[in-house]
Amino acid sequence: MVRAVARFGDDDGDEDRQLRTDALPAMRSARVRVRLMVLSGPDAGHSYPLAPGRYRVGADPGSDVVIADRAVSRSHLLLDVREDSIQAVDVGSRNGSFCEGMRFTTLEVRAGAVLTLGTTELKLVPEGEKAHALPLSNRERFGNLVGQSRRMREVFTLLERVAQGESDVLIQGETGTGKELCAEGLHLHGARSKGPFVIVDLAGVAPQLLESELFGHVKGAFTGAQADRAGAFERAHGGTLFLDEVGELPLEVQPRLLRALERRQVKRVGANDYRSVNVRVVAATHQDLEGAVKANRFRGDLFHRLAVLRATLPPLRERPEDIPLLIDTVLERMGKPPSALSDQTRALLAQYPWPGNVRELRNVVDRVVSLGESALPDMPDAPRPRPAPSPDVNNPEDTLSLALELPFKEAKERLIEGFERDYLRTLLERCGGNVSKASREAGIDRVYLRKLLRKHGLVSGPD
Ligand SMILES: Nc1ncnc2c1ncn2[C@@H]1O[C@H](COP(=O)(O)OP(=O)(O)OP(=O)(O)O)[C@@H](O)[C@H]1O
Repeated sequence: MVRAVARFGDDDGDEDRQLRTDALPAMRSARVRVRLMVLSGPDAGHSYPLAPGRYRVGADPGSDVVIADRAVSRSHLLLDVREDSIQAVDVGSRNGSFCEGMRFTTLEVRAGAVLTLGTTELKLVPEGEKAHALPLSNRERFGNLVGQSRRMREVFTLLERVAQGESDVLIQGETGTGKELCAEGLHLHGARSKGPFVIVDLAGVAPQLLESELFGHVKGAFTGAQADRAGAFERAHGGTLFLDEVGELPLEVQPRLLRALERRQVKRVGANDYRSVNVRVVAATHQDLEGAVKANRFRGDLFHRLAVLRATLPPLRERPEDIPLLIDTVLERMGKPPSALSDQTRALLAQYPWPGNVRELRNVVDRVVSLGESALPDMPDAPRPRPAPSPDVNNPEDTLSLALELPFKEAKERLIEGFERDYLRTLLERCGGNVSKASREAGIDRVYLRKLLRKHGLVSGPD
């Protein structure tokens, strides 16, 4: 029998595995439409192009996709790749096959789904889509950033690689997702870890002082400049400069930052000469910077210069698996044992959508630990469905039967929407309608809180 080997090019650096094509139906010569990426386990990083056809996945060396994972059966899974769908069938494996936490025997797999076999995670990526093709890091912490979800382990893989380089980095993510910790982690894991780590919160500096803060000034350059002062770039020499809220930088200062990034030279305000600096810049924003570029609020050339490398931190609501570890981490940082929070409280906390992300979670844990669990009534008891239906939503059975009438995704969204609205209404009432106070109390960014309040019709008017 002739054994043909198919090899498909891939320029993302992942190892493309040779796929045995003996005994394959003729269909396999068709155009490749999907790629099987091995995200974790002993074969992490391998990738298999799958044309329509049937593929045996297992530890048996004769399988089409060989997985050398001791928890994977010799004959574990059959993948039936068709023109318009993919079916996965567990062929009597010892440890089972799972998709997003659910065990299955036969499953219509959607593109992008992750299948778990033993300790191995497999992702089916549509052809041409290289997103999320990163193997998963084994770590649960990067610097002080912790996480065990797949999303965070993807981020850790990226950060491990990025930390080794010298290029500037842009970190994006909603408020409270850990952008500052991420920048600190890049510094600690990189070659500059012995140098300084300097933070400038660009949203917190008065616009007229921004240039001086970044580039320094000479004595007498402006009223109050009583002595020469080095700016953040000079102070970060040999280390890392973290520019937080870079989206807030006024347009008139942006060309000077661009120049500093391109030439690695800065001029103190009031000085004539430039000084060279050796700095790695890590910038962060919770804004949609591409949108700001389109709206002419942020220079496109500066954006491209900053975003040489980009990392995006996922919001906490998209990785609830991280909540238990984050709670333990917060407690540990407070010097409290895990038992400081009851299982019941933890279960409640695990249900929240956390619009203020990890910062909000930290604040809530702090409040509950300091004030006792009686502080929890400030938070809703349970998510409720929307719109208010006739059954008693306080009765878990009614809530569940309502939810069961809907597809899972829709039911979950409606429960979360209902919770969000009730939480915000109560919060606003408690703060006498003062949005700034409400934002502080809940640990939610004020602009984001306004957006949420407007979404639920609880305030009106512009931003
Ligand atoms: N993954 C994480 N692991 C541990 N702690 C975290 C994590 N993410 C955030 N935190 C904690 O949450 C708080 C907010 O984090 P951080 O300041 O890094 O967020 P941020 O994204 O920079 O927020 P902002 O956009 O508002 O500046 C900090 O107390 C930080 O220690």
